[in-house]
Amino acid sequence: MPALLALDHLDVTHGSQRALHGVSLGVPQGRIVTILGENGAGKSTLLHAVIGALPCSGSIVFDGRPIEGFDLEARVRLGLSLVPQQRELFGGMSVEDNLRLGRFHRSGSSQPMLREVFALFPRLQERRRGQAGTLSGGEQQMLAIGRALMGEPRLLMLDEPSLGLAPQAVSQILRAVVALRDNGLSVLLVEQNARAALRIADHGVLLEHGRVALEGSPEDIAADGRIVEAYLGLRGATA
Ligand SMILES: Nc1ncnc2c1ncn2[C@@H]1O[C@H](COP(=O)(O)OP(=O)(O)OP(=O)(O)O)[C@@H](O)[C@H]1O
Repeated sequence: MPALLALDHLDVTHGSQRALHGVSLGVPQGRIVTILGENGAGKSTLLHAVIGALPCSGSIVFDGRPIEGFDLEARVRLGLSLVPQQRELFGGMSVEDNLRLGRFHRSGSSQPMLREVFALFPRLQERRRGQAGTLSGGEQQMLAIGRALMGEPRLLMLDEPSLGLAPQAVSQILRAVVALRDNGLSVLLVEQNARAALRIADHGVLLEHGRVALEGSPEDIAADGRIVEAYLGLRGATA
């Protein structure tokens, strides 16, 4: 299956510190690829480089087109979307207005996508008039993902969507990610909750100190007990 996103020898430097060393990986159309790794491994750096928020060297090809020269807005228009770890919601605005903001770069009515987001996350429909800042952690993560979906992305990048959430909320979020994949969306999922991520992913990549240390099917990665114990932090995580 051709890769929708293909990274080749990506290098990123923060000041004098190299955060990514020649990272190559691909995200096939309609698949979930998960990136695992310890704190500081370079996972967020990778997502920020792909969306165009960090300068990098190497090649980034999206849907057959090199996009290294594209700025962030152009990449979003092409169909890349990032849900950052901090979610970056507007807490004083309503749920619905936060969602509408996700369509800033698209013309046409918000209604069809609003309906789709509410079908995926009925809880957001119930809370549509409420302030985003009053939502629970799980609801805020739904809203952050929903806002990204409003722009009709082709590649959804999620930076640790399970962070700080109760197991039930993690399950809900990951079930939604699977539903999106089953509907044809491509997903690049950064997670520290390796057990949960490997359960839903089609392919896994382990980053270590900014390098790809292991790559393969979720089964292959999960079967590597030594690496799982040492690096993936499977400490009874649930989903
Ligand atoms: N803005 C920055 N300036 C300087 N160094 C940075 C910056 N952002 C990240 N780093 C460093 O780059 C390396 C990779 O960080 P990154 O946040 O990408 O890791 P991560 O795998 O996402 O970790 P975490 O799970 O903690 O978010 C770390 O050593 C980090 O300290």
